[in-house]
Amino acid sequence: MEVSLSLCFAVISTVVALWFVKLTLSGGKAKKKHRLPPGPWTLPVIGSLHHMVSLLPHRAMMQLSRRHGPLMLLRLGEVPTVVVSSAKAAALVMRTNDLAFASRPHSVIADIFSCGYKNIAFAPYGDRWCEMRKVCVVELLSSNQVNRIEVIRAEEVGNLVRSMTDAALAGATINVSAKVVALSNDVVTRAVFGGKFAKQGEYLRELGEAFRLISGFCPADLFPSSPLVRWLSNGERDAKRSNDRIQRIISDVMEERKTKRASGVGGCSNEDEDLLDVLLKLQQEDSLNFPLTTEIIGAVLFDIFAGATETTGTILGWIMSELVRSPEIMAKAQQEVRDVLGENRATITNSSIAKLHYVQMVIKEAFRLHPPAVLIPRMAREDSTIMGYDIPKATNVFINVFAILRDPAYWTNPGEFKPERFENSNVTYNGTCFEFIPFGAGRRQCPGTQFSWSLTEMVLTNFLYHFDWMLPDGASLTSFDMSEKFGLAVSRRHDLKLRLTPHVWFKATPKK
Ligand code: HEM
Repeated sequence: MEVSLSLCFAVISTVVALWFVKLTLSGGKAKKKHRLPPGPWTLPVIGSLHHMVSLLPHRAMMQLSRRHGPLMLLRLGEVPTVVVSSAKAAALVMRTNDLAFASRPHSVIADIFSCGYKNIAFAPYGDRWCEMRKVCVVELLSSNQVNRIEVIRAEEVGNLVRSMTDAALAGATINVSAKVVALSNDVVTRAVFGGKFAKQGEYLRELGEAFRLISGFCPADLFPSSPLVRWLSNGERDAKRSNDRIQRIISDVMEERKTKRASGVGGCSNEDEDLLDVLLKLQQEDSLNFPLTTEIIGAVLFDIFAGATETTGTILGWIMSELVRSPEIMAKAQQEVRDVLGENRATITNSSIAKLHYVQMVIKEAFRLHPPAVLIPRMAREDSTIMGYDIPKATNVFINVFAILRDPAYWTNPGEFKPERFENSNVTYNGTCFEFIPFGAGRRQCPGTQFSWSLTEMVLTNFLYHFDWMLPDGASLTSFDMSEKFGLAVSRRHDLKLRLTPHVWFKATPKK
């Protein structure tokens, strides 16, 4: 009895002593208690993850936010994460407090593919990011490059229309998803590298693997304090291997290009320069504050491919799916395209598209219902207060674009595909209307918006003008699959396969 009493006394005095030491070390001040956003109940270790097992992350978060509010706190493993799910909250984060939320979360996998956060998309906010972003906007997407890319786009879309016409005449069913992804890859590859290169197939395959690794929730990111989880999860090892292969290919391509340039072949005039030439020139000039190493060029090219290929291919897949599901909308869009453009057009380029108002509405509505980038990752750079809740520095923040674009407070019947909702509306995707932010907003807003919008418009207009579309034999609209696959871009789970016939223009027979 005496022994247990003295044991009890020893434990209590140790706890009191430790508490006292803690109080002394913290200067005797009680720590200010944060008023954190509400959220669902959590479990030890896994936090809120059990609320997210039955649905894809953006859908699970949307459902939870309908219960807990537009600013909701989740614990993804051990990482506190605030989810923003209304236009008003998004405006407070991405406009009013833009600078405070201008960083990206840390991630073991992003660290590897961004060469230690030295690219654009994953870089923390700071001088390096500002310089790289400027390179992207001023040099890579300069008017020179935009004109060059316009020619590439027209050629590639022309090739696609011709190959699809041949397949249609042969009665083949077309894998539309595969075609549009291949088209995006070809346009971007030509824009970046000037044309096909020997290891292109291997490079694109490796990028595909990298996008898969980077888009999931890696266990090491959910439990950053646990060396065991990090050691057990394969993601980091796979990412290192994949990044080594990507870097090796890029370094070979760069060496080859440098040799060519040294011998005076290609890329001499500004008009001929592809994006790789522009980056190599900057490297050679050595005029940037943060030197462009071969590895950093590889990471910037990774940004461009990640931003440009999956997202644009994905949205085209969704647009065609929605149009096939709604034959009257398809017919209305086709009629507009054919009435405005008239007969006998070959490849339709962007200069002819401005008057296609209904087609613009179709594209906007597809971006609203199926935004390819569903969760925009940001990180708080400082303590902030949003809607009366404290968001401590270094908290991860996801702007749930998917939930905002389906918020019934802004969109009537939000689950319905209805392009007419954009009729006589000033809502635009440029980051000023927070109920419609498929490309984000603020200083980290997508720099490739115009690139992908122009390609999307052009492909869609040509598809509508040149072909009539139908489901493959035996398929029916009632069982038409619209399920999603989570990834860098949220795409169709299953490829879209359709039959098409080249459009026939019926001419009135001239009277004799
Ligand atoms: C359908 C097409 C696309 C969609 C839906 C899309 C969407 C987005 C979104 C939501 C962001 C995050 C913005 C934010 O934090 O506020 C982003 C960032 C970015 N996008 Fe895109 N994007 C697309 C096409 C492109 C293209 C074509 C490129 C390159 C040519 C590109 C390059 C980038 C880069 C480099 C960033 C990072 C910007 C930064 O962190 O400063 N994207 N994109």
